[in-house]
Amino acid sequence: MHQPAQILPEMDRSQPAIVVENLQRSFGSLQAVQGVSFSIAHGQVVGFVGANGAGKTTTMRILATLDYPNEGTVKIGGHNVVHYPAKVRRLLGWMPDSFGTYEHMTVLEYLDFYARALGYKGQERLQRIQEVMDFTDLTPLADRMSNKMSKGQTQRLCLGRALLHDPQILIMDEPAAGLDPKARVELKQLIRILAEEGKTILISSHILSELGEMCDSLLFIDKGRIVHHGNAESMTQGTATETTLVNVQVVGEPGQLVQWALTAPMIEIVEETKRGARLRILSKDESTLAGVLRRMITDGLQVTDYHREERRLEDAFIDMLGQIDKGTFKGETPSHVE
Ligand SMILES: Nc1ncnc2c1ncn2[C@@H]1O[C@H](COP(=O)(O)OP(=O)(O)OP(=O)(O)O)[C@@H](O)[C@H]1O
Repeated sequence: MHQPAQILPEMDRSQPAIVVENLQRSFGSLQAVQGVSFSIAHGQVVGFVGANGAGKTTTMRILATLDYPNEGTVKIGGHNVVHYPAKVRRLLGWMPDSFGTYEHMTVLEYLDFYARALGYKGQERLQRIQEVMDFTDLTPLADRMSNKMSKGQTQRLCLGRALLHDPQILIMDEPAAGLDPKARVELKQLIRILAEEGKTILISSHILSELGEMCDSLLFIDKGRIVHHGNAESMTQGTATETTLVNVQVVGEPGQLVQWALTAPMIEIVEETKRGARLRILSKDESTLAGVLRRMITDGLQVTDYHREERRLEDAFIDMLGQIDKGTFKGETPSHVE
C-alpha cells in the first residue's frame, strides 16, 4: 500500500508487536489494572476477554497512548508508548468502544478530514480514502451523513478511519457490541481479511464463542489481572472437570424439570432454556448419564431430547474464575504467545 513518507511506520520486527510489562493503573483507591503482563507476536489475532469492569478498556487506552500507566511499560512495535507516543500512533489503528460521529459531515468528508490530519495529500489522499471505503463497503454511502447510519455502518466507518494510515497493529475495543448478527458476520469477515494481511490485532469482546473462532489466542483478564493467556482449547482443557453437560428438553413447562433437578443428586442447573434446561451432571460415567435419564422418565418428566454438549468457552471461563478463587485452576498462564 502506497503511503506518504511522513507517516511511514517504523517497526522493530526483532521484538514482539506488543509487549506489556507489569502494567498498573489506579483511579483514586480503585486499582483498575494490577500488574498486567503479556506479549503478542507479529501477525497474531488475540481476543481480550473479561467481565464488565475487568480492566480491558483501561489497558487498551494505555496501549493506544490515550492514558498513562502508574507503573509498568508498554512497547508497540518496539516503541515505548509513554516516551514515543507519536511513533506509536503511526503504527497503531485504534477503534474505541464508543464512536462520536459529527453532524453535517458525510462519510466521505469524515474520512477526508482524518486523511488530511494524517498528512495525506492530493491524489494520494483520494486514493487512500477510496481504498478504505471499498474495503469497508462504504462507497455506496459516501454521501450519507455520518450520524445517520446504522450501528453496523457506523462501526465500519470507525474501522475505516482506524485503517486510513494502514497500521500494522490494530486495537479494537468491543467492535461487535450492539451489532445485529448480519453486521457481526460482516465485521468478522473484515477482521479475518486484516488478519490474513498479517496485521496484529488485539480485540476485546464479550462474545466468547465468536472470539474463539476468530483469534489465535485469548487473553483473559479478571479484576485487573491476567488470569489466562492461551488458545480456546487450552482454556477448555485447563478447566476440564469430571462433569458432563447435558441439554434436556421436555414437553410443557421447563419449571417442572428445574424443580426436579433442584432435588436430584449429582445434578446442577447451568441455565433454564425455553423448552428445558442445561444441566451439569457430576460424572462422566456413561451408565450414570443413562441412569439420570431413566430417573427423569420414571419421575414423570416427558423428555423429548437429552444430549451431551461440548463445553462452551463461556462455561470454561466461568469455571476457570471459580477454580482461580478456590486455588484449584490447573491451566497454564503463558504470557508470550507465538
Ligand atoms: N476514568 C476513570 N475514573 C475512575 N474509574 C475508572 C475510570 N476508567 C475506568 N474506571 C474503573 O476502572 C475499572 C476498569 O474499567 P474498564 O473500563 O477498564 O473495564 P472493562 O473491562 O473495559 O469493562 P467494560 O467491559 O464494562 O467496558 C472499572 O471499575 C471502572 O469503573
